[in-house]
Amino acid sequence: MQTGKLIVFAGPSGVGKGTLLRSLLDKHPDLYLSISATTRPPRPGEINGHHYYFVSRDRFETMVAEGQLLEWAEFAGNYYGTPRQPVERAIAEGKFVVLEIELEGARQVRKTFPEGMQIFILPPSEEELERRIRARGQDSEAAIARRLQRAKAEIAAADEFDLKIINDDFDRAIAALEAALFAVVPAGRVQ
Ligand SMILES: Nc1nc2c(ncn2[C@@H]2O[C@H](COP(=O)(O)OP(=O)(O)O)[C@@H](O)[C@H]2O)c(=O)[nH]1
Ligand SMILES: Nc1ncnc2c1ncn2[C@@H]1O[C@H](COP(=O)(O)OP(=O)(O)O)[C@@H](O)[C@H]1O
Repeated sequence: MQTGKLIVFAGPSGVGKGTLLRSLLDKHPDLYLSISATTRPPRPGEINGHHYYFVSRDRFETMVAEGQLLEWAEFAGNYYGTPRQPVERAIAEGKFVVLEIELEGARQVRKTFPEGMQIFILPPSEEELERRIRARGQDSEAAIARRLQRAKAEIAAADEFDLKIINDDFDRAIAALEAALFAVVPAGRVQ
């Protein structure tokens, strides 16, 4: 049986993880992006079951109690977690599975999937990170403050990761990601 790979994609809120991933998935539709469950309310334009599974705190706590999550963490006042079954199935099918998660979740996955690849996306500077979060224009002042505070702690842990990529020039960051992902197995063998 072919075995796929698990790739963890982390980095502070607003660094551009989602934008980089969307671009990578457009170019490489064979990558499988895990859809997380969260108690955060949807942002305008976010679709349940596509961007996240938006669930109540009660539902999330049941998922935790029943062992349905591969990892989970609290971030800026909300729970986030990775549904276990779809990830395990996709890996068993030989796919490259990408988890876009925060630091605590990445640490949990490092224990359960030590063979996974862990990538950390860095901003060119803290000022630019704040500019990007504000430019996105989707978070309240309080949510922005919580994200910036958390960003400092996350950036301080960047050395724990297998690979650090600075998302300054977007195309260069994409090229660095492609080199990291597809150097492992030639693109033709990814399903
Ligand atoms: N541990 C964990 N973190 C997650 C999961 N899904 C998303 N996150 C992280 O939660 C943080 C907040 O995500 P979100 O509210 O979408 O805000 P954004 O990153 O600023 O767009 C980000 O660092 C995400 O990478 C998950 O399933 N598990
Ligand atoms: N290389 C880049 N240069 C300038 N702006 C960027 C770059 N990458 C992403 N952005 C912008 O930064 C903002 C935050 O990106 P997003 O993907 O939502 O971050 P994250 O998913 O890490 O929270 C978006 O407005 C996005 O267009």
